[in-house]
Amino acid sequence: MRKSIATVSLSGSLSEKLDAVAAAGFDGVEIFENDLLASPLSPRDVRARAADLGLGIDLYQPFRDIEALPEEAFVRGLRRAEQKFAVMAELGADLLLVCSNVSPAALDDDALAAAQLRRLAERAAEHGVRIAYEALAWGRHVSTYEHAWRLVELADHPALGTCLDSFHILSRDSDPKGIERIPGEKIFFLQLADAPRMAMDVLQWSRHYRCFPGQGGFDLTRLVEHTVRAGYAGPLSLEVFNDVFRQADAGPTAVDAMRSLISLEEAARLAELPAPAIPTGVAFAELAAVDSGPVRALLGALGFTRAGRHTGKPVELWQQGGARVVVNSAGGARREGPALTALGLETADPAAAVRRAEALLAPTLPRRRAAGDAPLEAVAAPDGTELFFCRTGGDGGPCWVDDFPPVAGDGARAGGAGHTGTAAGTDRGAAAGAERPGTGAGAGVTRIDHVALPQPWHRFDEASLFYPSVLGLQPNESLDVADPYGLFRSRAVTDPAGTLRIALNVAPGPDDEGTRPQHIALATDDLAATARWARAHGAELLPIPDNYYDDLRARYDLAPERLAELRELGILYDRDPDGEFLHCYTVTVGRVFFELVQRTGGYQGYGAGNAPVRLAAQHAAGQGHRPPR
Ligand SMILES: O=C(O)c1ccc(O)c(O)c1
Ligand SMILES: [Mg+2]
Repeated sequence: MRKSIATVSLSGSLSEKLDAVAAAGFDGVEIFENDLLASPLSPRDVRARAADLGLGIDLYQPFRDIEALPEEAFVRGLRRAEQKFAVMAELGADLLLVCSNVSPAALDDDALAAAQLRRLAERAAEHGVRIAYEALAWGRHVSTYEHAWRLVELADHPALGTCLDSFHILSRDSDPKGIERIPGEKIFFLQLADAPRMAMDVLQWSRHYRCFPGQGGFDLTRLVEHTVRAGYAGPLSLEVFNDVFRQADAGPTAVDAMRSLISLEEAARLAELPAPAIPTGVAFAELAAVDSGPVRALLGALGFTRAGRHTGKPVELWQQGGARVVVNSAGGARREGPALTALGLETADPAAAVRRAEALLAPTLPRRRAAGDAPLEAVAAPDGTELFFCRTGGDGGPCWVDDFPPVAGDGARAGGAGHTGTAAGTDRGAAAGAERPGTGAGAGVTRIDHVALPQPWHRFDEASLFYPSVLGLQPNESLDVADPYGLFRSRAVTDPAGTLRIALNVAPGPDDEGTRPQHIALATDDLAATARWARAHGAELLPIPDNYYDDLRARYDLAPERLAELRELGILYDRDPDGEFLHCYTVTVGRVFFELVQRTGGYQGYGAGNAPVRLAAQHAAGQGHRPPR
């Protein structure tokens, strides 16, 4: 379907907005009146500019507080409308959005409201303009789409139809099924916005927290399906009032917006996309560090060994069980590190994954490889993390691991890191193969359990749509986590089997972009043994305050010896009806720390209840994020 967006959804001047909208591939725009009033461009200039960019002006909005007024006030309103019709003629727009009246002067009189809407439509028709009447959720007397449609039906004028806005409909829990009772040709316009579920004043909710479809809690798919079934054939148009998007760069926001519509069309079966090739695990995590010494020392202390070195670049592969960490010591932008800059995602069909990523406007990256390297397809995630689609071994074809032959003198190693490593982590054999003489079988790490990527504050919503839509991962519930100096929002995305887990989190303010620590969580079947091994090999683990264990004893009925062991090793504990979760942390190097985790039973979470304790402990260790001055 035709795709549009309201200029209010983006930051910048009107011409910057139009450029961003066109670059993202939209067909049209809703011009928000304030954007026009604040623009040095005349309506004719705007029309020309939009035409040059291939954009239609699908709607002009909003026109307010006109219906159900005492006669004198209504006539004044009509005069205001005449001026809008003149502007619209210059703009080349023929559809005017009229919001339901919010003024205390509005009368609770449907017959009057309908008669005045009819008179407005008659005037509009004389100018070749049509009126799309929309119920604001906080309208004084008209606040539901059913009511707005009743008035349109009563007014019965060909130049009068209704505008549906998903926010107003779903924020009030109206049933969108009733849309099918409206003749499609009387639905003049459809505005789409999602929003997180919140218990707050609906006007504030609407003006500050709307987001793009798929980023909030509304079922927009169903609403679109009903609207299409009603016979609506106009644009899908995004109208998103959002405090963050208003500040963020319009270019990426417009692409995010377009991705949300493409994804919504797929969900509503209006378009077909290449199916996702859902990744099943982390093939590798790449740490960039110009001075990689501290990272390599920490990896060694955690039981990793160097499995190989790239033939053409200062890049090493470190491995333990099915956990692989690539250490990249090449310098460059964003690479002062240590920082997690790339993830290899175990993907059965990398080419299919890239086809879908391209269909959803994910920026594909030039293949970063030398002649002779195994091909690796990659896209950039919203925060810039490079995502490589990998197949680690299996079919005997070229494999990225082959680009990292063992280093002479590192010790005997049957077949190097080899192809035995799978992200599912049942391959202790690979760890044994990559052993350093005299270090035993490592610390018992089997695989990467999850990675946690703090998102720039203005990219979190985009990321929470990107991973599900582009990669086919499932978004988990959004959680709030208290930090001594702030509050995080955290949301994990996982594959259906739970073997790939990426935890996205965000702090509220723009002050700390790109500095919050990232982490890699390593799975073990025996955390106490792994922690002891790591400690004995020089790993510094994060100390946890005694108070935590006193509380733990009161909360859970843990055996005294067990509690003593947790306390001794700084292990945090969580339990739910499905199982247990034990975890502890290393100190932070650069932007990165490691977590060691043990899951038992069917525990699927991340120990979120312990996050405040961990964050406070990091602050106490001088490794927390400091508040802005
Ligand atoms: O918040 C408002 O006033 C407003 C204006 C126009 C709209 O289309 C809308 O949905 C809300
Ligand atoms: Mg609206």
